[in-house]
Amino acid sequence: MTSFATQPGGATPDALAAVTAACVELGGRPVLQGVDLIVEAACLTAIIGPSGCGKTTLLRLLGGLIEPTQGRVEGNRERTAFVFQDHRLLPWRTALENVALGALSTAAGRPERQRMAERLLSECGLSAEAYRLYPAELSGGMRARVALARALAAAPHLLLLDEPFNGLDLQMRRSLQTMLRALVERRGLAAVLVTHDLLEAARIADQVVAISASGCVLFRERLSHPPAKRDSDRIQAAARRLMQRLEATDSDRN
Ligand SMILES: Nc1ncnc2c1ncn2[C@@H]1O[C@H](COP(=O)(O)OP(=O)(O)OP(=O)(O)O)[C@@H](O)[C@H]1O
Repeated sequence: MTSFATQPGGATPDALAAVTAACVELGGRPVLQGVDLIVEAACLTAIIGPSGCGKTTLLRLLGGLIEPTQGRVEGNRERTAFVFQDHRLLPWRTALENVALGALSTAAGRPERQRMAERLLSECGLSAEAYRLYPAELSGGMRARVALARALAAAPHLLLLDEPFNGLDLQMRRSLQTMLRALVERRGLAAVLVTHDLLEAARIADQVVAISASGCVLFRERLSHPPAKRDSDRIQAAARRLMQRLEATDSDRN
């Protein structure tokens, strides 16, 4: 792992990527302003903040899709995979084929990619009968599982997720949240999850970073207790605290 000694707070032995004092302008308008963020292996970071504040922009910056106008982004971003809100599966390919395509960047041959895709779909909780269905034949929850499996097929170190569980019912969201958390721990992934759902952040994140409407870091909070030890009272208390901190900072600005 890389150490980024120049980060605020000093060196972080498990840092996988670091954003330092990053500014991004899009269409001639400032979107992110002086953002610092460290992401670590086996750690899930939730990014919260109002619509349009730059959460997706921050993911794209971390994933190397855009470069900062000022500041730096460090770390090995070659082994990065994205999961998008709309999942972006190829509609003319089956679930299995979509996942096998995700492994194209690896050295695996075709039969091995196929076996890998089956293993990953199983790990992501898709039942074997659904492997040969097309995206239009899958439920939203099943599509989210396929999208996660496809992202894992690239054997990423850094997993960037942009509201991947939006629009799913509560039970399905919980099931997918639990699965994502288990993947982070089992595979030692550094995961960054953009979410509007404070309960989701309070349930599965290790750290929460809040972005303000003007694209600055409002606050960052390390959540106490490992997610497995967070019962519903702790989760609700943490979500309430996050909401209060967001509201307090909002009213400071008014
Ligand atoms: N390619 C672009 N060109 C110009 N402006 C852009 C571009 N992409 C995004 N923006 C603007 O940058 C701002 C931040 O967008 P971004 O998608 O990062 O916000 P977000 O916090 O993820 O929003 P949401 O929560 O609604 O998904 C928005 O005002 C958006 O309109």
